[in-house]
Amino acid sequence: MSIEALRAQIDATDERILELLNERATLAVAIGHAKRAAHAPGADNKQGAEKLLRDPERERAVLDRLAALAKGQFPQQAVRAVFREIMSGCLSLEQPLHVAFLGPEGTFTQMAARYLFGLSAQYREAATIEGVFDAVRTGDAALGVVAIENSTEGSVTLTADLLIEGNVVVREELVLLIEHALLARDSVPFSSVQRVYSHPQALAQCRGWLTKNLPGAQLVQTASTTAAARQALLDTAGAAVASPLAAELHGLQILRERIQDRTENATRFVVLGKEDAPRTGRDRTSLAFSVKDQRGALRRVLSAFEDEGVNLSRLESRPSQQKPWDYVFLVDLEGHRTDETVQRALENLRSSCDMVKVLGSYARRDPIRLTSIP
Ligand SMILES: C=C(O[C@@H]1C=C(C(=O)O)C=C[C@H]1O)C(=O)O
Repeated sequence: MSIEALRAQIDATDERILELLNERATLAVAIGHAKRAAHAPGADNKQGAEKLLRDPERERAVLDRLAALAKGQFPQQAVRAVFREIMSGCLSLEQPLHVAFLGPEGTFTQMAARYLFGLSAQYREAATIEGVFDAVRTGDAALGVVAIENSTEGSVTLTADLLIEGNVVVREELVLLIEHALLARDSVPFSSVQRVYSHPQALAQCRGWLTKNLPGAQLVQTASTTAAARQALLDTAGAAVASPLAAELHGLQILRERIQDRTENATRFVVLGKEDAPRTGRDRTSLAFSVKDQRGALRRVLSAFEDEGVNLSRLESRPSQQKPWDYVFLVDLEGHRTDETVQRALENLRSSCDMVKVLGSYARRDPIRLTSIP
């Protein structure tokens, strides 16, 4: 068949897809109406609408079901990406979803936000982690996306501290397997790189590689990997550590790929909201607590979890910000705060702690490797 004839068939197929998309959008709007009717008041602000209309668990089930069905020619990963956007578009018909993220554009946090909410959400770029918390607290955005920990570098301490302060809780998580690349202007060969720009976390994640391969280079910290890419554009002897995506966005060339010290370099992001998520049966709960100044207090706290068979996936301590050498412990546990075992463990915890704060319960997610912008 000729190219023209095949293209005519593609055009006809696209029109059918479009028709089906409209059919789907009508159904999604009808579901939106039904949800509003079932919960009369409260859906008139950004937070209320998000809580009422958006259903991340249903969205995940839709994606998983279709990915499992995808046995045809069309790539399975692309099925997810396409349907992510279809659902993002359907949801935006009812009420635009306002999402704050730690900017600037092109950072891994933006990639995480886009992966979760698609291109039809309304994004608000915040310059600082506090800015993301503020946007959610004031209701400017229904949700906010920030990084909370990295598998190589550990905790993003500011996120942890702001969560402990309260007002905003964790509603979802996303673990991205992150690859760093060395990027430079077109005319800059690897041998002439004298400065390497990046965010301190990214530089730290590539420390071994940089020491070995660019021992003489000066490491220059920037506010973000995007700021690093912009610096590299201006420097004829400079390079940036950033995502391969940043190369595309900024017109840089990739000098070296996968330069992070560990092949499994993962960053965990959290979605902040005013309320946490309902129980799904495969949940995680984040907690903060400070133990009484007594011998064995921390051990008693840990046995409170063990006695109930509650698994801990993270335990770390932070200075309390109240008095020197006083600590707040941060714990992630498997289970939802409404699970009986978790509730009993929390009750026991309260008797050995000065403070116990639930930072949110949310669905556990498997790590995801992003190869291109979703
Ligand atoms: C249509 C619904 O509402 C929203 C849109 C969805 C979709 O487009 O498939 C899925 C979940 C919700 O975020 C629904 O809950 O089924």
